Amino acid sequence: MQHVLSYLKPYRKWMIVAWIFMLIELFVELWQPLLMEKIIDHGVISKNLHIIWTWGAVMLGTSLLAFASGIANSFVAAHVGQQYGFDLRKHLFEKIQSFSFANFEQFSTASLITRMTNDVTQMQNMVFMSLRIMLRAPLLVVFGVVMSLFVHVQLALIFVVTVPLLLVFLIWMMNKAAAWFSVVQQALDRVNSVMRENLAGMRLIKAWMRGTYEQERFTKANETLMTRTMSVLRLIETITPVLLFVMNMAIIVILSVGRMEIHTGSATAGQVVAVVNYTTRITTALSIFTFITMAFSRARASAQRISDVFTAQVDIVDDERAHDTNIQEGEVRFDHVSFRYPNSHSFVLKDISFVVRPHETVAILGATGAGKSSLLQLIPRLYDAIEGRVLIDGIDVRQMKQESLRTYIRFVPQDILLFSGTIEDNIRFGKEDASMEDIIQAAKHAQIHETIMKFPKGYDTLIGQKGVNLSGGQKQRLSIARALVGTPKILLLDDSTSALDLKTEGKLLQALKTYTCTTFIVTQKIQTAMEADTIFLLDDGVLLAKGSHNELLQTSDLYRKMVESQFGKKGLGDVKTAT
Ligand SMILES: Nc1ncnc2c1ncn2[C@@H]1O[C@H](COP(=O)(O)OP(=O)(O)OP(=O)(O)O)[C@@H](O)[C@H]1O
Repeated sequence: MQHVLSYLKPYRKWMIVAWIFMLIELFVELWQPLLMEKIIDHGVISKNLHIIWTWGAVMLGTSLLAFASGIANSFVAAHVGQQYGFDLRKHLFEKIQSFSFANFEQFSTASLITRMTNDVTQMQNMVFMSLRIMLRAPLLVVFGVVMSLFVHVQLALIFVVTVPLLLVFLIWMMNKAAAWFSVVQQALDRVNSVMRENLAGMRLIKAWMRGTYEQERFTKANETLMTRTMSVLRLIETITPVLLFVMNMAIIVILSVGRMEIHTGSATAGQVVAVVNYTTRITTALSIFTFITMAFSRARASAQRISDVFTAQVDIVDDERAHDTNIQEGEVRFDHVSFRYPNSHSFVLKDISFVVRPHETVAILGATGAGKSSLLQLIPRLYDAIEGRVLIDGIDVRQMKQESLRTYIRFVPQDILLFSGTIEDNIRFGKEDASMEDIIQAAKHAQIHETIMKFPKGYDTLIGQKGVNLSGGQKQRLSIARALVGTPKILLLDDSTSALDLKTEGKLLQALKTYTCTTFIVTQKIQTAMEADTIFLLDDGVLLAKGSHNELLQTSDLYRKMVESQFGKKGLGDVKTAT
């Protein structure tokens, strides 16, 4: 909670202003019963109109002052609450940007979205309430009791028993509700997660007619959210009746004792009215505790969830000694590299060593799950090797600043992601200051320029969400153009040409040869691999063999089997490149 509240520091002055307005309101509220006592005892009972008019005017004036202070307090509280929410969201977003892939596996996307929206809103509400009523209500209770003791000790003694008991009850409820609210937030995460998956996979769901199943999945998550929320609300809703019952009993006691006291002359009617008035004000303040309990309990659960994000250890950070590096050549060396994912115990890459000379092209072949993508991800340091070193131009990637390392490496992942915007925007994503010529050049090399020119708006064509208006092959080529626009030193293509026909792919591979960069191509196609200078054969995380196509035909049974499976036995001798 403390860390999350530290973002209030810049607004301390405004908070004090809000509290000053709140104190004015509180002062008036506490003074009103005393004025009432005066008007009844010295005005109404004594039939003194002057007193009634004078103190009536004072009551009206102070009420107007309280009214104006209330509005000013609300205004400032809303301002601080909104600014605080803005800052919290901004810092959360920045923290999430610094997350490594391992961190993203720790928090689901849906949960991060809930934390950045719903949880921040809960904190925002709590700040608003703390400036508006959260402090006013307890102060009103405490000073209400003190003032009624001041008016008439015997009449007010009932509070000395009831109010502490009620406070203990409220604090107990608050603690209980906080734990329950954190369970409610988890259920909300689940609803968000089901919704997110459903919307992202809508095409698949429709094509596979899984609508009913999805409906059931959502209903289940939604029901859990509802029942958990109902349970916590039921708990909270017991507060007000308990409060009202106890305080109404207190009023009955005050009226009975008051009647006797007036009879014996040890209390005036004005004093009894004033103490009853304090009782109703204290009851209102205590019933506000229901909302405060709810807001505070929710905020406590939300603060914890936000704090978990802020305190998450980012495992891939720049070392203190890391320096900016210009990758000049693009030599990539793996030195006895072993790797497993942070959430797993089994190694997916085992003792891999190789050197890829600058400007060489390497094709990585292997069965699915062999570790091809994992190997690529170690080069731009999306993950760190558990054992061994990854070196570029002889420097360990952990000694380079991530920003400078990634400036020179272009990674085209297996799952293509395009952003909403124009085609030009999407290609420019690779290099913000790229000229139109650079963009067209990259598109030509990626074999997508002609397709783009066929669209009525050419490079200004708007890409729908995630590129829905493009074919799989078009999306792949566009994402390759995005990688080429920055003239990379190391290019990593993770099965990024799988949807291309052999002819287009051949042209693309030829165009890539004009780039002076080291290229890694993960592929399932022998035809593609044959275009590379070297082929790496990965099997179950082990670099089983490496060499040219002809060398591997001689040395690797597995490679021969792969060639056979794609071209037949006869094709072993006369496989030709596509170009
Ligand atoms: N984020 C992850 N967390 C844990 N294990 C993972 C993760 N990503 C991949 N793996 C596991 O690592 C192994 C290698 O996966 P990788 O994606 O590198 O294989 P691949 O050769 O690229 O497969 P494909 O050709 O199907 O893309 C697999 O067993 C996979 O289950």
